[in-house]
Amino acid sequence: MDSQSSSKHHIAMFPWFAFGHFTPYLHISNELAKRGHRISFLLPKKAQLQLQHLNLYPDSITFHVITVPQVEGLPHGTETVSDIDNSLQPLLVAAMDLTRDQVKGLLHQLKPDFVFFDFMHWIPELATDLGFESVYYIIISAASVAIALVPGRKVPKDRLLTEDELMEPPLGYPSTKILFRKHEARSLIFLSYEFGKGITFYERNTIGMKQCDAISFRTCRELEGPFCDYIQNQYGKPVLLTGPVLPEPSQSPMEDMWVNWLAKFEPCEVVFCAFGSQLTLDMKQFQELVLGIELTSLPFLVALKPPVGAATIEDALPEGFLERISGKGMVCGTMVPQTQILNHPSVGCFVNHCGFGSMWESLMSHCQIVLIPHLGDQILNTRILSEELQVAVEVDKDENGWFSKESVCEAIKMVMDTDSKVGQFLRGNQEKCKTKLLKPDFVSNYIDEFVQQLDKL
Ligand SMILES: O=c1ccn([C@@H]2O[C@H](COP(=O)(O)OP(=O)(O)O[C@H]3OC[C@@H](O)[C@H](O)[C@H]3O)[C@@H](O)[C@H]2O)c(=O)[nH]1
Repeated sequence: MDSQSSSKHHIAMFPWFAFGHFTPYLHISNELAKRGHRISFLLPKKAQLQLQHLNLYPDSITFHVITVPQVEGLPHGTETVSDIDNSLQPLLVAAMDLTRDQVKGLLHQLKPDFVFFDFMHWIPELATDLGFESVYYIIISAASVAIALVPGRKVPKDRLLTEDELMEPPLGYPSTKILFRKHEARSLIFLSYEFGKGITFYERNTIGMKQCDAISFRTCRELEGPFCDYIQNQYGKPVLLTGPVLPEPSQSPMEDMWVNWLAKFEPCEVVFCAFGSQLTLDMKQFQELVLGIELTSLPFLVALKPPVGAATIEDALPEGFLERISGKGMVCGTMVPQTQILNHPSVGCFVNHCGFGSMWESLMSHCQIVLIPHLGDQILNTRILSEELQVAVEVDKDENGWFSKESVCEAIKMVMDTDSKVGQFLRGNQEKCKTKLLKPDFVSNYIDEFVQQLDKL
């Protein structure tokens, strides 16, 4: 046991019912279980089956099923975000609010010392009755919270924010580089949208953060120190960092299909493109993306969900694409083993959306990084990598937020051409950054320190 803390805790985890949240909550659960703490993980039934393989400490991490009730408009049997269209998320959150008594009963029985939660802003109220400490555990970057979800950002309830208001960061925001551009500011408009009955997205999150005992981020001071300090001041409570909490490298070998295909190429030659678990591209942008990658003449592996309006990824490919790329390119409409692919010697470039998980995985890899963000937090993560750390290149977009195949090709070539000065510069910076992050014990020291801070709560 490598724990440095004195007491062992019982911690309940109650994340938003989406796989982008379950997975990082399970990663931190594994790290805590490894240090001798006991975890009760609240989740719906189907997700339990799908996540079982990620539970590395089944003796210490117990799953407890929460039944999601029916609410009008939510398709029968909905349990997670993966079961519905994104537009129905407010109904799922309303259904999750109705689990309050169920959750209260379970926590009363379990008697945890801590509950980690995110969107269920009523958890701190239960804490007072049941006697646990509540930790708002956030799975996106601190920069994204600092710009959008602090008391200093005024979000009126009776109207939508104007473009100018959305562009303006809250007073005292600690960066002049990590900002939205004009065409991107609208990605924060959802702050005023109703998210559950009679409550906006902004209210739900800020209430949770105001009322909890501590706020916690899956990030490190080296990358986001000023944003964490800013949030600590805004809320006047401890902000605890767990570090990146990356999953342990998979012990099982990559499937033959990938190994055999990648083996055909020279070192660092293949461009790998994936956009996380949630993003569905518009048809036109999907086609520009694959055509832009093809234009580079480099071998490539693209793993994306079928775009809007297409049943399969093959249906969405431009005319003659599959015939032209035969032997040199591979297109896949389902998830692939991303971390293993990134670590394969033939892969040299990672084109991605800069979701928070992919951001850490690209930073730790040997690949050149090309970014095409879409949602709010992905845009700020991209600016951290491209403007602050200068380890990645961002694909150019026009004033409407559209990218062209030429801009995709140009960005990839900028980092992949062997004599490119930009490519060498970014690679040098990435090496320095990686040396810090991959220092022995960097990640585990963060978690040990996090546990000590929990003790102090
Ligand atoms: O084909 C794939 C794609 C992705 N993955 C894995 O799935 C995870 C994706 O996580 P990301 O955080 O990058 O992206 P997601 O889009 O799924 O996340 C979501 O939550 C985090 C936010 O920052 C993102 O904005 C949001 O979209 C990564 O760990 C990645 O390794 C695969 O294993 N295979």
